[in-house]
Amino acid sequence: MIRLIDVHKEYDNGTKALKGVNLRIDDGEFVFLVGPSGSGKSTVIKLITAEIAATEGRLMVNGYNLNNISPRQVPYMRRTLGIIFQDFRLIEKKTVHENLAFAMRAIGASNRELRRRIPYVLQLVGLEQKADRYPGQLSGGEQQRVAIARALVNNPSMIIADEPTGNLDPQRSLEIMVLLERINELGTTVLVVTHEKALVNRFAKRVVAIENGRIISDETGGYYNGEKV
Ligand SMILES: Nc1ncnc2c1ncn2[C@@H]1O[C@H](COP(=O)(O)OP(=O)(O)OP(=O)(O)O)[C@@H](O)[C@H]1O
Repeated sequence: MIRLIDVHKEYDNGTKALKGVNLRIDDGEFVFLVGPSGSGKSTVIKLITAEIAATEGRLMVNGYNLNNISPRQVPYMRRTLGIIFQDFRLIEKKTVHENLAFAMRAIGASNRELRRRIPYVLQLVGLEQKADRYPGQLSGGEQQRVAIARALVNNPSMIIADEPTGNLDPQRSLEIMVLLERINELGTTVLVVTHEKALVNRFAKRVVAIENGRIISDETGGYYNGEKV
């Protein structure tokens, strides 16, 4: 569960990126975070992942209180989150299987756990036939599906996708969104930052809209301030 209570963020240069944000995302929800460029979306994500600290306000992420989390606990908090980026961020010199194995070994998983989990997540994203390919041998949509598999491989309670379809054509974008919806149906909370209105409207989920550092609308059904996005 994510909870931001009256969160403010002022960057060192004086930019007030967030001006009193209240946001609660319960376990099992699917939420789109939308808003114009510079409105504060990335700032919200960076606060949730503890990349930056709030200037004011309270933050809870999956049972961790980020206001008094110790640096030693931050990696454990991050393991509850699976993060997906627009530019995939796969290791080019490792195969699909090796990319996933690397993520699992980083948290101390055993070979037995790898053997059980990797085929399952590859099947979930429809890439079981491409485990031995390198990222450069895959299409953009396939690379994003590997990134989703990697985000899921350590079984996080929440997936955060920051513009996951920014580099994909409309058909691939739709496939990625359908996959995220399916992952949500299997129990993982999903937060998607996106500019793509057509996709948001198509899915009729909760839409949180941010503008100029404030949440201006929070409605379900692909709506934004009472209108379709
Ligand atoms: N490190 C930083 N130092 C100073 N100002 C920053 C920094 N990062 C972001 N900002 C400013 O904070 C505000 C919010 O930025 P943020 O990156 O959260 O917006 P965004 O909604 O994610 O935008 P985009 O859709 O373009 O990625 C903007 O005015 C931005 O210029």
